[in-house]
Amino acid sequence: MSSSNTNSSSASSTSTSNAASSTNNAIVPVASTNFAALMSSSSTSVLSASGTCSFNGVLISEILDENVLEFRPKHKGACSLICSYDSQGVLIKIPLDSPTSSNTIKEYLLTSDTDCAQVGRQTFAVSFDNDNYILRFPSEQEQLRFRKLIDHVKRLRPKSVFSQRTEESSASQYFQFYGYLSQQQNMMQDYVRTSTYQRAILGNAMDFHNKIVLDVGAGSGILSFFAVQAGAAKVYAIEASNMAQYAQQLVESNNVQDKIFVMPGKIEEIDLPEQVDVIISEPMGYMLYNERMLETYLHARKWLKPNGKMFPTHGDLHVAPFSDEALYSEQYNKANFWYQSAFHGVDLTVLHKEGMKEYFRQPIVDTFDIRICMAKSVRHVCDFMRDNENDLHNIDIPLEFHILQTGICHGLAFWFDVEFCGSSQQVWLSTSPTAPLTHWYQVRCLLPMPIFIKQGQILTGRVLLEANRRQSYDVTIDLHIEGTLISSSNTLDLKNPYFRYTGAPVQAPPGTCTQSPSEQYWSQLDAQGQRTTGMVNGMAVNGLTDVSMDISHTLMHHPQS
Ligand SMILES: C[S@@+](CC[C@H](N)C(=O)[O-])C[C@H]1O[C@@H](n2cnc3c(N)ncnc32)[C@H](O)[C@@H]1O
Repeated sequence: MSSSNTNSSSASSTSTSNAASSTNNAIVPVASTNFAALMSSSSTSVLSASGTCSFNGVLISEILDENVLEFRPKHKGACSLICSYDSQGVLIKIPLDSPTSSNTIKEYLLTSDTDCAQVGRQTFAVSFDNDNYILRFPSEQEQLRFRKLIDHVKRLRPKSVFSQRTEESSASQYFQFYGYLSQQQNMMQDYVRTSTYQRAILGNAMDFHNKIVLDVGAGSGILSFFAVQAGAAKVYAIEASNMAQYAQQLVESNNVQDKIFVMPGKIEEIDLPEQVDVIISEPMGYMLYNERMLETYLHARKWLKPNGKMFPTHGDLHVAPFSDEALYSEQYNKANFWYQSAFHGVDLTVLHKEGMKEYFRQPIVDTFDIRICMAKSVRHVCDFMRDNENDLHNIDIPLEFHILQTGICHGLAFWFDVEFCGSSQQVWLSTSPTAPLTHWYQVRCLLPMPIFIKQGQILTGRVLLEANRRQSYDVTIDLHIEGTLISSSNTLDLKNPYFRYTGAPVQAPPGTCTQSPSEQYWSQLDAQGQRTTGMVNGMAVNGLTDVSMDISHTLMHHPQS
């Protein structure tokens, strides 16, 4: 995952027609059971299997003057409240008959912060966005049901690890983002990603056959479908965004509602009816850790049976020093905008320092030729079978690089790989610059003060990733040349990367040609038999030949060295 576009093309098939049939009937499909019972062990919730419920015949008034308790009907006649799961609580929709349009819908978000109070036996006072409303239910039972809904929402926050570590505004934006079909499509269309997951799961069918599977952050449910294709008996597909509703539609239209049980909610806040054999998930963000969903993945291990499997099993973050003068100059020159003393007659220079800081705080997301790396990468492993979510709050990566080429080090480059350790085969998904490009690209963190370093010298230091409540990390890089006083450091905001990828082919770093490119070009032409007598520079001369040569093919295949 990651919040950017992908250039990859074809989507994977979600056909489940050959899926093995379920052999375990112990669990009632979620679609026909009470979702609340799964979501919370108490019976006070009223949301149905699909995370919805409704109240009919509700009279809604607004408070005009609280001093004299003056009310006025907000809407003509009784209304229906249609309530559905939302990542922050419950979304209440009120369809209204309007004189101008027939389908006006008012929407209110009920969260654990919403002020509300019971008034009498059939009435509730609720405050949405500073507007106070009186809801009068048609019966005491209905009011009690609404009260249970409120109790449920109020209870969610304090017990959730997720909400404790996440700012509400961040979570709301985050799940809104994943609620878009187009964003799920972006990930599904990352062919390398989706195909690798499918191969890892189908290539290890014995780990899935007749097994209970948990899909953490199921999105469209694509991985759950793969698990069913591999013969899973039952898959719990947990999804916190509104995508859960679409996943449910896909489950029903693909006729696997007896195998895939979509549960809207956060993994940190739901109760599963049983322990599982395998956990599948795609929780990786930029630089592996962005979005902090790996913590959610590790948290889900509380549902894993002893000797159960995690797919993927571990993640490796690679870190390497790089040299890229063009990238450095580009950022530096952008910040120099603020160095103008007469921009439309205004002196901007007081903001130059801050401008510089802002640009250099942004990690750069794009791709590059691995030859810009000045030393072999250091590998930091996150073991999804053993590491705990708390281990990911402060990730300290010690660095030691033996420099292979003299040059200016402009910062550190990052990429990651994950491995699926199945019983039949191991499968790797790589985001290395040497592997086919994925929607994770690679990430580079610049040093505002680059350092000159020689071949044979040792560059030491550390990367410190400090988790923040915006579902991301503050990244501090510290570098020091051993045996000298030379060091350089920077702190970057992983939440706000600069997306630099343009789709242009990756250029080899200047200075990497070891043979004459001109001679290479002509030899290549000779090898293809295209440079014949009578041709100069690929063109016919002196009427010696009238065959005009098309060199576009040759140019297109010109090697990038
Ligand atoms: C990168 S997407 C992967 C979606 C899908 N599994 C796939 O591979 O195409 C991650 C999904 O996890 C969901 N998610 C993130 N944190 C979650 C949490 N704490 N509980 C449940 N779902 C979560 C997001 O809403 C998003 O749809």
